[in-house]
Amino acid sequence: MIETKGLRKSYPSRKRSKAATVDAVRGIDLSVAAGEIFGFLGPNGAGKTTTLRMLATLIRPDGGAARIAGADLLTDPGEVRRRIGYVAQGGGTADAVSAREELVLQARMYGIGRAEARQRTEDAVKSFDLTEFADRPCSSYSGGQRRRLDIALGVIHGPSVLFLDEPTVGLDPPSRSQVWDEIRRLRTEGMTVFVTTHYLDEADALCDRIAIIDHGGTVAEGTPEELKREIAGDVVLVGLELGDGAADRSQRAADALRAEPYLHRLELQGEDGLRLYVENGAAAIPQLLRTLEGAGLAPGTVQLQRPSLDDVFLARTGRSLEQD
Ligand SMILES: Nc1ncnc2c1ncn2[C@@H]1O[C@H](COP(=O)(O)OP(=O)(O)OP(=O)(O)O)[C@@H](O)[C@H]1O
Repeated sequence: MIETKGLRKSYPSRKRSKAATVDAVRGIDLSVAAGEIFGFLGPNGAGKTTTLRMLATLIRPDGGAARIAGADLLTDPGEVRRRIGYVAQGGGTADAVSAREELVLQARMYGIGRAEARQRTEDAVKSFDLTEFADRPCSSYSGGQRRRLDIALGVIHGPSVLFLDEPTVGLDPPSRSQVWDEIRRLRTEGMTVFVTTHYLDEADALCDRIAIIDHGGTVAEGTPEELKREIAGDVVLVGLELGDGAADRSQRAADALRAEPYLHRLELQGEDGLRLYVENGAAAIPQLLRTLEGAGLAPGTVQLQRPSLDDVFLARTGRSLEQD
């Protein structure tokens, strides 16, 4: 549904010293399938908004190619525009008008007839849960209510692809999860959703697949599960019996486990603990328990920890996204 090849964009640098440019996007290759929620994850300034605005036909790429919903971005941007919806970071609702008025207006702007625009508005009010406040001016809405209206406006013309720029910035947790629910509902209706975010948990929980972007280029692409498994495997924490001889037991356990084929790395943790990096924790745990039992060692605790997307970002860039 979205295919890009070498998409790039530079801006003139604001530094006066040289006629330099900022390479905001340095050649992005993406492939987004129909009906998936695709996340574009990266720190501030990584190039997410620039990429999104290029795909939404709002700025022209300097180079590369893209096809969106079957239309060519560079040669036929008008057709792309008709087939997509776009919701900017801050949304675009006017304060003085109501949700109903905004929705009818937006539909009419897309050339939809008066009666059809009214019908679509009523459908959107119902499905986006706007009924309670739909006739009040937008200035009186909460952040979450405004966001839901923004998304409803973005899809009123029935696009096949929806672009959302940081849709949950500044929302409280209940409003965030309501926005996630709306996005998931759009997916069940067959829409392809392309969403930028710098929230790790959002990319992880909401998106079917993600691309991680840094300094204008993609550093990883896949499902959140694939990325986490591929980069870091799983972490298994083994706690041995405390008390006399704990250090000796840990050392014996380490010696027994070191040759196991599923083990990537092993670290002693304190006197009585082992930290194991393994390919697949769920598969490794029964095997390591057997090995330990065979060595006469009974672990007190075994804990499986999944690596986070931040581990992935860290492995690829050497930095933590959470602390960025
Ligand atoms: N109009 C512009 N003129 C000059 N530089 C720009 C312009 N727009 C973006 N940039 C620069 O391009 C780079 C990418 O910016 P972009 O807004 O795409 O990043 P982002 O990942 O969306 O970040 P954020 O989440 O903060 O919006 C940044 O270094 C930014 O300063």
